[in-house]
Amino acid sequence: MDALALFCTASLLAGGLYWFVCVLGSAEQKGKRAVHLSGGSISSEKVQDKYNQYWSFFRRPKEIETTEKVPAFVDTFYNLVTDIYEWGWGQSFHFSPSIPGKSHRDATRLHEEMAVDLLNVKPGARILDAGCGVGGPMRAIASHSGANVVGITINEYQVNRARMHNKKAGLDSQCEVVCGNFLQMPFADDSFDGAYSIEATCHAPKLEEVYAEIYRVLKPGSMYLSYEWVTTELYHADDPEHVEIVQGIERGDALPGLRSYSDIAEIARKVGFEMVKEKDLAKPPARPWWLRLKMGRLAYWRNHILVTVLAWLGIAPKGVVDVHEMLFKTADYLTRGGDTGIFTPMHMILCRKPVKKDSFTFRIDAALLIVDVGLGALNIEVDGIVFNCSRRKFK
Ligand SMILES: C=C(CC[C@@H](C)[C@H]1CC[C@H]2C3=CC[C@H]4[C@H](C)[C@@H](O)CC[C@]4(C)[C@H]3CC[C@]12C)C(C)C
Ligand SMILES: C[S@@+](CC[C@H](N)C(=O)[O-])C[C@H]1O[C@@H](n2cnc3c(N)ncnc32)[C@H](O)[C@@H]1O
Repeated sequence: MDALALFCTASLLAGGLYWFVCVLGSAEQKGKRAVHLSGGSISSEKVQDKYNQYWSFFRRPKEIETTEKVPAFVDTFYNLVTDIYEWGWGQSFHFSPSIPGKSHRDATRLHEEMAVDLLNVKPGARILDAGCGVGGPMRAIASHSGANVVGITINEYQVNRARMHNKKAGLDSQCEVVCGNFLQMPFADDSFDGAYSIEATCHAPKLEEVYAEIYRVLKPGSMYLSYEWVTTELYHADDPEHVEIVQGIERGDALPGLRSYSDIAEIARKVGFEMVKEKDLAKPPARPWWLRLKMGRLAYWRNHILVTVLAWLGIAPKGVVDVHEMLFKTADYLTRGGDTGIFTPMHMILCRKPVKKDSFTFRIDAALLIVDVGLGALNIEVDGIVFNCSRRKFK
């Protein structure tokens, strides 16, 4: 009898443990397991120090506004979170509207495919992924469109992960990954047939700098699409709850400061883009993008226990518990941002680099002459006054 009771208790415990670890909103994503959680390129013993250093940035917010320091701060952040993201979310580090009857994976993929469909590129085209993470979107986009994708990320650990996933997926001939700063890209002018950035340019201290750089590398006539993190028209800077939510999002996501939705198109135009379309993809009838985060809460509790046990056993680096706790709180701020409607991670802009008109300049008698032969017209500008000289003799 005693043996039977012992057996039943043990079976119940084993069943409960199996349910807790494996069934309850399974976090184990293809390619990453809890026992492999690391601090990215940071050695195990330095994870805790780097986490403390990450937080110290927020004690001197002025430094986050300094362009030169932000990439290093973002790089540290991604060393700390990349494994946890892959383990608990997947290979695409972004949100997407939930779609009834479709899995998160399918909804994510559709959101990515829509981006490249809008870019209108042909198979074999060369397109840029600015801020590519471990390449989830890049692989979906390459296989959907037949385009060759070049991704850039500031984080070397992500470069290695992305290359490994590309190879595993048999897409390494179509997908290239470069380690670098999207504010100063190692690419030639006019060298891409299209570009996109998915929830990445929010890390740039000055949006105009990254947009100008993307503009530079695009061929004239080609398109750029971005999904931007912004505050919406419902955000009020004088509402303490709104301020708390936005600050929580910024701190848990390495953002130098969230922008307003109204700044985005203006900045794109300022660097020279023509605006083709602008839309907040989170607006109804789209279903909430934050539903997935909200539904995952119980699994995140389970993850927290797992991470704590693994760190205690010395399998995961000690600092991982703090990083996980930070993400746990961030999930709550993001959910509140969604519930209140003051924040969206998918304010979409689609824009085009205009086709250049050929022009040349020469000087006569110290007056500056610009001869513009675009669209077949012959316009001559002398000291700011434009003469239309088409079909006229001009001396
Ligand atoms: C675009 C960015 C990242 C967006 C999202 C991919 C991530 C934002 C918050 C992350 C997460 C929060 C909670 C974690 C949870 C506690 C853990 O157990 C499993 C992973 C999380 C779900 C994690 C996954 C990725 C996010 C949803 C930013 C940085 C610009
Ligand atoms: C939230 S992740 C999104 C990744 C990818 N777009 C996706 O959806 O899976 C943001 C990405 O932007 C990259 N990033 C941020 N600042 C960068 C910079 N200055 N230069 C290059 N990449 C940067 C990060 O390294 C990270 O890969």
